[in-house]
Amino acid sequence: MPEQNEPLKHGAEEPVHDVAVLGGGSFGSALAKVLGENGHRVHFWMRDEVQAEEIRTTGINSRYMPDVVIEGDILPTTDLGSAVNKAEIVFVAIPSKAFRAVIKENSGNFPQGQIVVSLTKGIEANGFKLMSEILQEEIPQCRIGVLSGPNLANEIANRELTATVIAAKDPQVRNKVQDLLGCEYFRVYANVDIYGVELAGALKNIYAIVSGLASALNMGENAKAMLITRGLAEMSRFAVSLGANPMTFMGLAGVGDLIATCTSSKSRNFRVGHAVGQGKKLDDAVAELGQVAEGIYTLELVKERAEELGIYMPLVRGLFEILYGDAPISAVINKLMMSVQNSDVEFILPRTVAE
Ligand SMILES: NC(=O)C1=CN([C@@H]2O[C@H](COP(=O)(O)OP(=O)(O)OC[C@H]3O[C@@H](n4cnc5c(N)ncnc54)[C@H](OP(=O)(O)O)[C@@H]3O)[C@@H](O)[C@H]2O)C=CC1
Ligand SMILES: O=C(CO)COP(=O)(O)O
Repeated sequence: MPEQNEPLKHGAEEPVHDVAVLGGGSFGSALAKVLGENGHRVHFWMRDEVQAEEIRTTGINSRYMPDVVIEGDILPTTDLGSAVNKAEIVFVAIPSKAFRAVIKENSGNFPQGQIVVSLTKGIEANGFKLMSEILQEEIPQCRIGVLSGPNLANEIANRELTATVIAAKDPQVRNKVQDLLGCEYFRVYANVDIYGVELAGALKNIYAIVSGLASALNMGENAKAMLITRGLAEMSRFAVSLGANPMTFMGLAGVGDLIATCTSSKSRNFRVGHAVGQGKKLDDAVAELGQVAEGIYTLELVKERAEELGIYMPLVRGLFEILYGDAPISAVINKLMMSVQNSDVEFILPRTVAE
């Protein structure tokens, strides 16, 4: 593995690109680090001047990534307009609840044709909008992409081998992102199914919470495999009914991210589920986490949407009853286990029995 201070990718012959990363949390920091190490000039926007000054002077983001030095030509700033204005490409890692507000307030600063890539794995409550749709609405002058995959921020920041997916209709957008981000420890695969890649990233957070619960209850490996696989069946059923391509769920953004987050306590969503499984109240579990766990909001929105559309999502319903309805976990598990037995892969054998 490469040593910390060793330059990774960039040779003198490769051009330096000005890029912007919006959001000074775990994932923004991890991506800024990759881009910095790849030799690019990174305009790294965050809203907190104290945090910006700390990164400027020490290279450390002590709140979100205390053990990592963000090296390279990193320019932390609280001036979003100037960060965006100087950049060829912008990566947005703002939690879904604040995503639209930040983009909308600064929409005039994004130049015509600029590439803007969402890293955010969530859904907007009002109208069930995905982040790419928000970008399309607020900055239609830009070319849009979505990055998603099994991408635990800390592992990337520690240069552990990782792959991700860039989804965009425009091949130039896909190529550019592959070129800027790819390096010895980070591979970028491509897809055109923006909606599928984006929905996969948001939906898997729900099943990471379920898996955290299962882990706290010391369930066996069979049970964990059942939950992950039925989670995959459920999320692809939902996404396909909204227009996504089912094959996307076979890829890194689907099954790949599901494996990473459903099997690891490095996932914040998994940790929230684990804490609830140990008897903590949801609010306490979230407060203790101190970082975003998008799945708890996505759960409410997906449950509502699935009911509106008549989509069968028993894991979503069960988790909702536990987190928001105070239902006993054992009763929910029993109901799930005793429900009608049905098709394994419904794209081969359609589900025939009404639940
Ligand atoms: N961490 C990970 O492993 C991965 C995360 N993601 C996704 O990336 C997105 C961001 O997550 P992540 O970085 O981990 O989250 P964190 O909880 O680590 O950090 C959240 C960041 O968002 C900032 N923020 C919150 N509200 C606002 C606002 N109103 N205006 C400006 N900035 C705001 C916070 O700033 P402040 O500190 O000032 O509150 C902080 O910098 C999420 O959707 C997540 O699902 C995707 C892949 C991997
Ligand atoms: O999306 C992630 C990894 O791919 C991060 O998951 P958490 O938000 O649960 O930490």
